Amino acid sequence: MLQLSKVTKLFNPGTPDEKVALMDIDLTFKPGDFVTVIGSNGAGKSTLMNIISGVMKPDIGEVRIQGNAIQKLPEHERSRWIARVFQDPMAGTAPRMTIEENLSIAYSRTKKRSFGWGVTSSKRKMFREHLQRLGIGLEHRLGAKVGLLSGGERQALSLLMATFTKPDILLLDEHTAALDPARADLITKLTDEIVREMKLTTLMVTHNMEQAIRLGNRLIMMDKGRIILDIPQERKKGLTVSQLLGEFERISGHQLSDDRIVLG
Ligand SMILES: Nc1ncnc2c1ncn2[C@@H]1O[C@H](COP(=O)(O)OP(=O)(O)OP(=O)(O)O)[C@@H](O)[C@H]1O
Repeated sequence: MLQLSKVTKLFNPGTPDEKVALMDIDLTFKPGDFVTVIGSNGAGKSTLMNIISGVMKPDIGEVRIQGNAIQKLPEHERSRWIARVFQDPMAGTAPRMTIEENLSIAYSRTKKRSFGWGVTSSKRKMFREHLQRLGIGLEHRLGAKVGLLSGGERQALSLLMATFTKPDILLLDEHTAALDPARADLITKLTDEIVREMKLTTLMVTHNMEQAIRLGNRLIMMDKGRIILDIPQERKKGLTVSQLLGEFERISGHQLSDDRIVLG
């Protein structure tokens, strides 16, 4: 279980530049929750992901995963619990290394003791099986340098590297936003399949409203560092994009301003 208690984060506190990134956030996620997160520009979505992943500390409050305070764990421990896929396809992989070397590193990161990331034949067989399910032929290119892959292929590999060791928490940070529509659709479909099949507790930040409604079992809407809407599966089912935008305006008192918003 992932739990945020009273999480508050300010940037430049006490100065004219003070920014409230998160204010008093209480959230509990059940195992297997697939939560989509939307919000206006500067609403605090990235800060929320940074704090859950432990790379940023809250000023007040704490994040617990399976009862462990995430801020107190060293990075190698955190990487066993939490996996993240970023918007930039270049961010999650090592371009000069091959597909199998990248997968091997991702695999060894989650092991208690490091046995090195050498590629053995049994690992290679396992990697091939995992790659096969992506359905884009990467299983035939284990020795290819990752820097030569297209953005979509790289993002599919990043998604696989983040998930194949079954993290407790998966953070998807606008992970389809930098891709062309066809590739974005492919990664979205793979994400949905993998998350549901592996029952991964997942938070996915997206600017695509239709996707935010269609995917997952819970939708969170943020504005000015606060959660202003938390919509469960039952209410999400029949929701339309215009109803969601209307709800946002009613509660926040202003229109959703997001320069990257995709309505559907
Ligand atoms: N390192 C920083 N220094 C100062 N202010 C920051 C910093 N990072 C974020 N902020 C501010 O904190 C607030 C929340 O930012 P955050 O990046 O979390 O929002 P976001 O919802 O991810 O926005 P967007 O959708 O525009 O990327 C914003 O007002 C932002 O300007």
